[in-house]
Amino acid sequence: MARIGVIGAGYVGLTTAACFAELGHDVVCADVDETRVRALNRAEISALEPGLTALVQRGLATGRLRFVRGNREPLSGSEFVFLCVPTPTGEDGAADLTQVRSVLREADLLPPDCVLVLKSTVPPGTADAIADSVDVPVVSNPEFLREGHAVEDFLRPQRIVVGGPAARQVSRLYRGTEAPVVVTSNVGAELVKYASNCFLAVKLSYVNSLAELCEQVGADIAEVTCAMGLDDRIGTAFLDPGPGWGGSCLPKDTRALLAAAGAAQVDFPLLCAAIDTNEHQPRRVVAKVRDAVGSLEGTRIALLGLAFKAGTNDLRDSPALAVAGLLAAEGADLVAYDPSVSDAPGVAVVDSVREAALGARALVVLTEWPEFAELDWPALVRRMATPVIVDTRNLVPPEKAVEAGFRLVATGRPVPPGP
Ligand SMILES: NC(=O)C1=CN([C@@H]2O[C@H](COP(=O)(O)OP(=O)(O)OC[C@H]3O[C@@H](n4cnc5c(N)ncnc54)[C@H](O)[C@@H]3O)[C@@H](O)[C@H]2O)C=CC1
Ligand SMILES: O=C(O)[C@H]1O[C@H](OP(=O)(O)OP(=O)(O)OC[C@H]2O[C@@H](n3ccc(=O)[nH]c3=O)[C@H](O)[C@@H]2O)[C@H](O)[C@@H](O)[C@@H]1O
Repeated sequence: MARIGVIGAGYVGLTTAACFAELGHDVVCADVDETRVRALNRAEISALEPGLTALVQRGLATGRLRFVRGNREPLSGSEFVFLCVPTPTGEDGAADLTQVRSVLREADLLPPDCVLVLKSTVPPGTADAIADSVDVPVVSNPEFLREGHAVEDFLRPQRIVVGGPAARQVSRLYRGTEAPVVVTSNVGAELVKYASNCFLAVKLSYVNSLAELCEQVGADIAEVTCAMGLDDRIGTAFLDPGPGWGGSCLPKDTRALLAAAGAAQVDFPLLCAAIDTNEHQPRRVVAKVRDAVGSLEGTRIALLGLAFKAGTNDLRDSPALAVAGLLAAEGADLVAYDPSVSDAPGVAVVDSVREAALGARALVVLTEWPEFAELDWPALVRRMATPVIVDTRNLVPPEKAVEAGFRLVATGRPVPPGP
């Protein structure tokens, strides 16, 4: 078993630390945010991640997991130091490495015999460039976990990708996860991460454009994607249309790869198109709401879902907030309900769909929470000013909603005639 230091206790760092402790390693996790560290030492976790609290509780109880503020002293005994700090979008879309650099500036931070592992998503070439400036081996080991499935994805990943000179040593830390290990160069590992996220983004933009086409030609996107997905080469995953792809990574990673390609004098129009298509989606949703209710000025609209996807309380780059912003700009009076969110910028958040529906001229389904598929449709019709649903996720069962008296505007299905 190894002594592991983790820098950054966010989605990735906290999951990495708790899961490595679960695999039997001795882990110390450091963060600059004192409040967060105090909460973590009480096993209080703000992210909605199934299984994570239990792992943190077990790690703290066994003494295999500790949270500390600051990076220096506590990491001194670590054989492996995992860097899990944010790499947000910077100027011109490129990844902003300020927080990575700020950690590395503490030059005496790294124990002399450790291996430095980059888990943050960083542009191709970053690990090798860092290796030129530190005295320890540098390994790229990108993370592929999905929010809402972080523990499951870390402990049962579909692949572990490790690059660089100490790749084998790092891959041995994952013993117990039984995932295939792919050893690459550092630059290769860095590219696998961006290539994977960007491929998913391209697939989703493709589906969202296809949905728009279905609406115009009278086809049903579900029939089309269902049949497409039966082809193994295409697969069934990531074929659900929506209000655009969001979250803390797909939007920033598409921009970062585009910037990295540009810096390498490589044209990547496909990625540009995927991003443009995505930026168009919230406007498309707003146009549908406007068409369904007439003017938005002073009109009460109820948003169902604020998180960027179901299963998380994360609002970072949420398409729902983009839609809310555009509706608000046209004067709509917004109210929202999300089972995992109690507060959001520019929107009054209430505690139930019933409350949100009261006096609203439309319900707009933005996040695919399963409960939105099983509402009391007749009761909602009675509470609303006009019975309209704009369903960006195709969750609402059409027969039940229409039978209750709703006009349902779904996604990728022929738009029903106006009132
Ligand atoms: N969120 C996700 O699902 C995934 C994120 N990633 C990548 O992992 C990296 C981290 O992302 P998240 O965990 O989402 O970020 P986050 O924002 O949830 O957490 C980052 C943590 O790092 C801490 N931090 C910042 N500077 C620090 C420093 N100098 N020393 C110690 N702690 C510091 C912050 O206080 C915060 O707690 C990013 O590069 C991201 O692209 C990769 C795969 C999945
Ligand atoms: O680098 C990262 O941070 C992570 O980014 C994504 O994970 P995540 O951000 O949790 O979200 P996804 O589940 O990929 O969903 C992204 C967006 O696509 C949307 N989506 C997804 C699937 C689909 O069929 N339709 C659809 O609209 C979601 O609603 C969401 O807005 C990747 O799936 C992870 O593998 C990766 O590790």
